[in-house]
Amino acid sequence: MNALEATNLYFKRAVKLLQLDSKVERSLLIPFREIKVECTIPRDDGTLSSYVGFRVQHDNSRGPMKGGIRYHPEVELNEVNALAQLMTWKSAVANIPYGGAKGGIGCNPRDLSPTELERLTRVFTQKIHDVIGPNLDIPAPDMGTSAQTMAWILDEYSKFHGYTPGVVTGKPVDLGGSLGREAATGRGVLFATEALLKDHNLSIRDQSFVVQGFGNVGSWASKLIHEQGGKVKAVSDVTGAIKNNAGLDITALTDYVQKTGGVKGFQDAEALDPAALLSEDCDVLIPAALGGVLNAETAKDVRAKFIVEAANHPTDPVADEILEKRGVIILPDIYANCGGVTVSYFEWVQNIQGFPWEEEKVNSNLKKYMERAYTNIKELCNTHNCSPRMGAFTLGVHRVARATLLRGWEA
Ligand SMILES: NC(=O)C1=CN([C@@H]2O[C@H](COP(=O)(O)OP(=O)(O)OC[C@H]3O[C@@H](n4cnc5c(N)ncnc54)[C@H](O)[C@@H]3O)[C@@H](O)[C@H]2O)C=CC1
Ligand SMILES: O=C(O)CCC(=O)C(=O)O
Repeated sequence: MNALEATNLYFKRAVKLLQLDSKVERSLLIPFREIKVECTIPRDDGTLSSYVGFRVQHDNSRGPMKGGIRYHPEVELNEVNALAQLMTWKSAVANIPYGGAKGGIGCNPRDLSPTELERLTRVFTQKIHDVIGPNLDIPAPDMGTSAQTMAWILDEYSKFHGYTPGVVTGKPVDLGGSLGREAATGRGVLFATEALLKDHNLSIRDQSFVVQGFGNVGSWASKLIHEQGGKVKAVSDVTGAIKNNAGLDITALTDYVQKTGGVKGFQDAEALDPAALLSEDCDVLIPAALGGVLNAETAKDVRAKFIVEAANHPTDPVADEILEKRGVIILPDIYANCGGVTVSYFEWVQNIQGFPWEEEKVNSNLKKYMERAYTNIKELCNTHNCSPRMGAFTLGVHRVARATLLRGWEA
């Protein structure tokens, strides 16, 4: 089952639990707009390369559409559609006034120089500038993109529309970015994990963690968990996997990754087969890289008691069922990683008001939003006697359906 089929399946289950009518179901299933563009750039050696870029805008009934832009070789329309739909439910779970969108370019950013990445980003922006904007659709970073990517989008967009900091979030603080946005998704993962553990009379301090992915989300989640006394035993990235049963020194590892570009070869740890990472013995497993990594094949070997989905759709529905039957508790992506889009919302608010916030205000508001969403999901789990994933889906779908119905159907 691909990512879109999986997302549609959870959506349809939520529709059934909520007893929504078929008109609403159909309207919410079909994306608002799908864009596919060709992006050709001169390479540094003078040759030309062409890439395909996508932006899928799923729904705007609760506000402007919102979601990241991913640069990865496996970016394709079906997955972008799934990710855009997940953004709609995620924004609603966080109760922020946005719809959902997602975009990406099928490329390997590790094979492109900074100047080539800049050219590619500018060409992509030229092709989509008239369908994005602070009241329309607001991109942000995702896998393979960064604050610098957002700065190039902002600059290119501003050539057409005048200086508009609110067109993107996750941009550099010097260009109107929010303090705390870079760490926000990882910090949200920490707050979500704290809420989950508290519910089970546990705390970060008593638990061991394994993290897949050591980019923006995985490294910040690891660092913040480490600072709270949690033991991060193993991590992986595209270069390899490492472990130290006594706990990795995340500060030293972060410095090492900044210098070398990956976790492979870190001195204070032993090398681990990346394929074995998900079945490492630990209390909490945090997938923070690609989608679909927990599947029929890998789920049966998972030894963690809890899974916190920092990545988008890391667990396919077959794995979801296997893990649920085994009593593994999963905090779903549309809640666990909603800290990023929540602080993106705070950034947009600061841009609209022209009034920056202190970092403390950003982080304390993020905590409030994460705790509120956890409580709201629990209420729906109790009402529908369902898993946290279906609690989150019913919460998100219910809020979006209500907004859709209130706006009416007159053309
Ligand atoms: N950046 C953000 O604010 C948000 C990101 N996410 C999701 O979190 C996940 C990670 O995103 P970022 O950290 O932003 O991306 P990133 O590009 O900063 O980092 C991705 C990490 O995954 C690693 N990776 C790639 N392929 C791998 C593999 N096969 N095995 C192990 N590791 C691998 C990379 O080496 C890198 O360490 C994605 O699923 C993304 O959609 C979700 C919400 C917000
Ligand atoms: O910060 C944002 O607007 C979106 C982040 C994102 O792409 C995600 O939550 O998957």
